[in-house]
Amino acid sequence: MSAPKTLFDKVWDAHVVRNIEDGPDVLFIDRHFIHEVTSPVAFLGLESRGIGVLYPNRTFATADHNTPTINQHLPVQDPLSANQLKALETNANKYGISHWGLGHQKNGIVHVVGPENGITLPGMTIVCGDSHTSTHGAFGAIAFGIGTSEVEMVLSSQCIMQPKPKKMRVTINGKLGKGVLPKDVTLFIISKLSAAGATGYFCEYAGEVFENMTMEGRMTVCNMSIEMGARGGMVAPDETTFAYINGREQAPKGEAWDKALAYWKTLKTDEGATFDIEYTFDASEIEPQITYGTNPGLGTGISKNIPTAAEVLDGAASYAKSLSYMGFAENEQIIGKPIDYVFLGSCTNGRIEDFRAFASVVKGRKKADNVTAWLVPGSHIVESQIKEEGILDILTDAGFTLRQPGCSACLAMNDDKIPAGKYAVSTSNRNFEGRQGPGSRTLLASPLVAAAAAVTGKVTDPRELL
Ligand SMILES: CC(C)[C@H](C(=O)O)[C@@H](O)C(=O)O
Ligand code: SF4
Repeated sequence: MSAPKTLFDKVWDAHVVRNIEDGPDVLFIDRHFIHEVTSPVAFLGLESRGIGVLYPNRTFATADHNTPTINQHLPVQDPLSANQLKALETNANKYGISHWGLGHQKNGIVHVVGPENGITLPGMTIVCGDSHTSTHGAFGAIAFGIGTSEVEMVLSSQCIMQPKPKKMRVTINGKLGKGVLPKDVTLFIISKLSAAGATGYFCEYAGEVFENMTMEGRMTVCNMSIEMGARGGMVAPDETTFAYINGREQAPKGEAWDKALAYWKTLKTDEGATFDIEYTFDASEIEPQITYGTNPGLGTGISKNIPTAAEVLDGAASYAKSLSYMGFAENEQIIGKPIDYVFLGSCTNGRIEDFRAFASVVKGRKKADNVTAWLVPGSHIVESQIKEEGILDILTDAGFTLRQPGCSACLAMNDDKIPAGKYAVSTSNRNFEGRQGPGSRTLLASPLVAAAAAVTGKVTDPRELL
C-alpha cells in the first residue's frame, strides 16, 4: 500500500508538471480568475513579449474592486477605475476570455461568482491575482493568490512555479453554540494563532465543526486563512460539497459528473498522514467574536474585555499603537461601544446565508438612527436571491437599503469609504489602518454581530436579540 497522504499532497502531486531539484515545483493550473486591479499589467507584459494566452477557456474575468455599488447603469465617474474596467474588458475580448463586467447578470466579487457558477471544483488548482483566492479551498481545491508577474506566467503557460508550503491542520470538534457563525470560528482561530501564526503553511480544516458547516460557511473560513498568514486553507470535499456543486451552470454533467464524483471522493487526508503542525480546539470555546485592533488577529469573544498588552501575542509597542488608532484602551469592555457604520458584504460574508443571518436579527426591528449601513451583495445572483426570498422586504421594513454588488467598503477602492475616525462594524476580512477609507476604524465581525450593531447603534451581543 502506498504511504498515507494528506488532501493537500494528493491535489498538489496531481498537478506537478516538473520537479526542479532543490527548487519550486512547476504546477499546472486548472482555473485562473482575473479582475481589473491585478491583470492589466500582466496583459501589457504579454503584449510586449508578443505572446498570447495559452488556454483562454481556463481564465475567467469579473469586475469587482473598482465598481460603484449604486447607479451601475451610469458611466463610472472615477477615471482610474473606468480605465481599469475598460482594460479588463478589452483584454478579455482580445484574448477570448469570458468576461462578466459591470452590469453583466453574472457579475460579482471574483470569489463569490467562481463557486456559485460551478467554476470552482474539488481537486483543482486555482489561482488569481488576489490574496483571498484561498476562499476556493472550501471545495478541497488548492487555491492561492499570486502576484501580477505570476498572472502573466499563468496566462502564457497555464503553469506556475511554487515552492511546496508546510502543512498545518486545525481540528475543531463539538457543536457551535447559539449565534456562533463560521466567521466567529475563523476570527477565533486567528486570534489564537495571531495574524502571522500560519505563515509558510497551507492549512486543512478538519473535525465536526467543518464537517457540519455549509459550503458558504467553509468559504468564509477558507477566505480568512490568509489573515493568519497561511498560503491557503482547505476542507475535504464531502456530500455537502457535491450537493452544492450539482446542477451549477459550469459543473460537470451526466457521465462527466459521475467520473468527477468518483475522483472527488478520494480527496481526503488518509489515516496516518502527517502534518508539520496541528492545532486542536473545541467548539464550546467559541463565542461570537469581534476585533478591536488593526490586524485580524486582534480579536476576542464579544463578552470579554479588550486584552492587556501582556495577554496578546503582538509586541507591546505595536499593540499600543493599534489601540490608540482605534481609540480603545486595554481592559475596556467592548460591548456597548458606539459605532457609526455597518458594512455587510465582501467575499468573506457577502453571500445569501449572510443576508439571511443579518435579516434574522433586524426583522421586526429598526435601524439605529446613528448608523449608516451599507449592505452589499457579493454578486447579482446573491442580489436576486435576496429579492426572491423576501429578505429585501425585511431589510426595507427595518429601514435599510440594498446596494449593488462589488467589493465596496471592504477596501474602499470605489466611493464607499468609511470617513476618518468613524467606527465600522464590518463583515469583511481586514481591519488594517485606513483599510475602509483613510482614518477609518474597523471592527471585524459576523453578519449577526453586524446586524445587532445596526439596530442598537453599538457593539451588542447578538445572542440577546435571537
Ligand atoms: C486588490 C487585491 C490585489 C487585494 C488582494 O490581493 O487581496 C484585495 O482584493 C484585498 O482584499 O486587499
Ligand atoms: S471583497 Fe475585499 S477581500 Fe474580497 S476580493 Fe474584494 S477587496 Fe479583496
